[in-house]
Amino acid sequence: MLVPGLLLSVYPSRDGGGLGWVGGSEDAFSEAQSGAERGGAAAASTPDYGEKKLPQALIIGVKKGGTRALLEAIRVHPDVRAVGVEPHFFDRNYEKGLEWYRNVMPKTVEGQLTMEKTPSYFVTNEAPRRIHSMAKDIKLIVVVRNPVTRAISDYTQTLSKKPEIPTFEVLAFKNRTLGLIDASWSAIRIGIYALHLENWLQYFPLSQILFVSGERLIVDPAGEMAKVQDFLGLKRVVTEKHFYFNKTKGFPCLKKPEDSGAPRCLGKSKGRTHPRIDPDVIHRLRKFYKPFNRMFYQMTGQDFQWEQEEGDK
Ligand SMILES: Nc1ncnc2c1ncn2[C@@H]1O[C@H](COP(=O)(O)OS(=O)(=O)O)[C@@H](OP(=O)(O)O)[C@H]1O
Repeated sequence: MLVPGLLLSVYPSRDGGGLGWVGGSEDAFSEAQSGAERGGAAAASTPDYGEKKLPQALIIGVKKGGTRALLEAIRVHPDVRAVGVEPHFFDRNYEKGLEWYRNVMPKTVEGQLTMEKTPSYFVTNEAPRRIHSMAKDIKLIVVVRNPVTRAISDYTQTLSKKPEIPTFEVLAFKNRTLGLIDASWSAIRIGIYALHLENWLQYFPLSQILFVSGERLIVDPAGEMAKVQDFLGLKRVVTEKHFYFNKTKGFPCLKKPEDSGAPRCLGKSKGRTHPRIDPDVIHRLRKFYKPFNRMFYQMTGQDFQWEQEEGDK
């Protein structure tokens, strides 16, 4: 098997942990507590009985991969209870201790799984070791997406908050004339999935990690959810009847046939219009990612077919 040895030292990050000024995802704990996007109302509907437990499954990444869509869909399952906001325990809040973490979790009853999602875990060096020391048998889910589109999505998020930042084309290169991509820019570095996965495989066998296609999660949400439920050892309760394609939103949205409640689409920060990026830059980025994508396909035994995509949106 082709393993990207020493990739971490070859591609150091400009900002230490893959986040830096580009910012984390938008569902962070502190933001959500102060009233930003809460990502669903499941917390409010969590019954006030049962026990708070440490999670048995985590959505660990990737940022802008479709992690919120996946979490909201799996939360429809009656045997899953998940915290709506991102606890960021294994990166930013680790010193607060496991009791703090447990307390963040919703109460569960016998037979229910506790889950959370924090997409930055996938690119946090310490996360695999820390998670392993909490629970060796934990199940890990990674939603991956074409790294070129992911980078543009990441940039679009930053641009929406800081309109004054340089263009994507400027940030993507160390030296554009020489065609040198800036792999230390977190928007680009996060997409070198093989690099980050190598770190996880030091602690967890591949069988404990499920890779969900971010692209398929949009075109066939029920199909991807079937894989997720099988992986988690759950009955296939979340199916076609829980999704409908909302033409205005341009994405699948959730409906709960068992409820009379209104269908639910994700908020405005999910599914933003991306700025137009110079096709030459996209071409160079595709070339840059190609060997890493290949490594990733070999490591996971899955071909995500990112090279065959015509467009990047
Ligand atoms: N059902 C549905 N509704 C809306 N958006 C959807 C959906 N499924 C996947 N996606 C894609 O999810 C992208 C955001 O990914 P994340 O939720 O992982 O972002 S974050 O890291 O938590 O900020 C988001 O990226 P952008 O389109 O670039 O905004 C979407 O493409």
